[in-house]
Amino acid sequence: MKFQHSYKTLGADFYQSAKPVQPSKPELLLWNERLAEELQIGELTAQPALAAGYFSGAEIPASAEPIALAYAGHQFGYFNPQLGDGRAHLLGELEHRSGQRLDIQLKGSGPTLFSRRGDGRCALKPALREFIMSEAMHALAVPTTRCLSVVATGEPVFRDMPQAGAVVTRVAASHIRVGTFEYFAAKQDKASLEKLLDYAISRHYPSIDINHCNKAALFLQAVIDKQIHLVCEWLRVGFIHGVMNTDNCAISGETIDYGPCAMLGRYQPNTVYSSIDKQGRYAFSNQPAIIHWNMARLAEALMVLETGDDFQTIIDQFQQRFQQRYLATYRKKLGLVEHTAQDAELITKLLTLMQQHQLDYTQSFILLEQALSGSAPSNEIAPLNNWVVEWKDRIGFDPERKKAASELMQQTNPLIIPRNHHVEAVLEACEQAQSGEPAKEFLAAIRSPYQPTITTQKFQSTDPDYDQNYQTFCGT
Ligand SMILES: Nc1ncnc2c1ncn2[C@@H]1O[C@H](COP(=O)(O)OP(=O)(O)OP(=O)(O)O)[C@@H](O)[C@H]1O
Ligand SMILES: [Mg+2]
Repeated sequence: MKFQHSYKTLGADFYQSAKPVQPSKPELLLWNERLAEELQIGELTAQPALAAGYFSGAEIPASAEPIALAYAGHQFGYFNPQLGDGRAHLLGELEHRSGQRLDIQLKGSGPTLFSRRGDGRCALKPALREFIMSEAMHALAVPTTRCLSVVATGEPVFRDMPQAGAVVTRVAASHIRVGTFEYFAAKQDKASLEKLLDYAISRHYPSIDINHCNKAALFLQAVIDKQIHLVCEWLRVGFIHGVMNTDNCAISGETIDYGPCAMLGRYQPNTVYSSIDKQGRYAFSNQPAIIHWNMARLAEALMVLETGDDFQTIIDQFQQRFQQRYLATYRKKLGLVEHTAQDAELITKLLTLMQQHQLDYTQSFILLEQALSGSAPSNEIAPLNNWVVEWKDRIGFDPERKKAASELMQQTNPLIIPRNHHVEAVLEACEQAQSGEPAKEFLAAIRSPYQPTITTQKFQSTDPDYDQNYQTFCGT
C-alpha cells in the first residue's frame, strides 16, 4: 500500500497534520472487497486484522501521512469561515487501477484542530449508513464517494445515549469542497486560492488550460455542469441528500456526506426527512435550486481571483442548462428516444398525477415500463391510465420503437433502491449483533439495481407507513 500526498504539496495553510486516535479493539465489520481490488490492495482481504488496524487508526500504514483538511462553508445559508475535518483524517492518495488518484480518508477517527465542540467520533449506525448508501449509489451509477470499510472501535460514543463507535473509510476523487474555495476567499488569500484552483483543475478538469486567462470562469462552468448532472441523477433515482451545505458539495461532482440522506418513497416533491431541516431548504425538489445557490457561492469565491462579467453570465445560464439535462433525464425515464416540444408538458403531467395520487416514485416507473411491454397489472397504475394512452401514443406502436423504449427505461429506472425502512432495519440488526453480517444480503440486492437477483423482491417493498414518521439525523 503506497500512499501519495499531492494535496500536502499545496502547503501548510491547506491542512493540519493530525494523528487518529488508536482504538483499543478494532474489528472489521464491513470490507469492500471489490473496491480493495480496484485500489490494488486486494491482499488485505485475506488479512482482516491488519485491514481493521489500518482503517481505524490503530495502526498507521508506513507511507500514510494523516492530515485534516481546512475548509469553510455555508450551512443552511449562513457562512462559517472555519469548519474543516473535525472527525476525519486523510491518510493519503492511492492509485485506482484505472490510473485515477483517489483520497483515502478515515471518518470518526478522533478529534483534530478543526473539531470545535465535537468529539471527533462517529457512531456505528451512521458509519454503516455511509457504506450502504454510497455502495447503492455507486451501483445505481450515480457519481459518489465510496467506502472501503467500516471498523468498530470497541469504544463507546456519547450521543443522547452511549452508542458503539466506528470508523468508516471513505474513498473519494478528492475532498475539495465548494467550502474549500470559500475558506481561502474569505481570507482574501489569493495565492492559496489560485494554488487550489490549479490543483483542482489538474486533478478534476484537466482539459482546462491552467495558463488560460479565464481559467476560473472555465472551471466554474465545468463544475456547474458536473453538479447539474449529479442533481439530475439524484432526481432520477429519488435521492434526497438532506444537507447540501457548501461544505458538503464536492468540486469533483461526487455525492459526498451521507449523514441525513434518504430516499423518496411516495412522490411528494417537498419531501424532507432531516430532523434539522425545519424550513425544507433541502427538500427533494429544492435540490436544483440549492445547487444553483451553491454554485453562486463558488462563483463569488472565484471572483476574488478574476473579475469580469463571465461569472454572472454563467450563473444566469444555470437554469437553462439545468432544464436541458432535466428533460433528458426524464425522457430516459420514460423511454423517449427522440425530443419533441411537448416533452416537458408530458413529464409535468405525469409528475402532477403521481403527486395527486401519492404514487410510489420508483414503483411507478417500473409499472410504466411493464405497461409498455404489456405485463403490468393495470389497476396499480389506474390513476395514470389516461396519461399512459397519451404517452404510448408518443412512443409509437412500431414494435421496434417500443422495444427500444422499454430497454432505455430498464437501464434508467432502478428495480431496487435502498428504501429507508429497509436501511433502518439493516442498521438496527447490525447494531444489535455488533456485526456487519446482517447487512450482507441487503448489500447484495442493492448492488444489482437494474438486474433482478434472488434477493431483489425481498427489498422492493414500500414502507407500510409510507415513511410518514421517518426522520434522519446529521449522524454526528
Ligand atoms: N463528532 C464530530 N466531532 C468533531 N467535528 C464534527 C463532528 N461531527 C461533525 N463535525 C464537523 O462539523 C462540520 C459539519 O459536519 P457534517 O456533518 O457536514 O460533516 P461530516 O459528516 O462530519 O463529514 P463529511 O462532510 O466529511 O462527510 C464538519 O467540519 C465536521 O468535521
Ligand atoms: Mg459534511
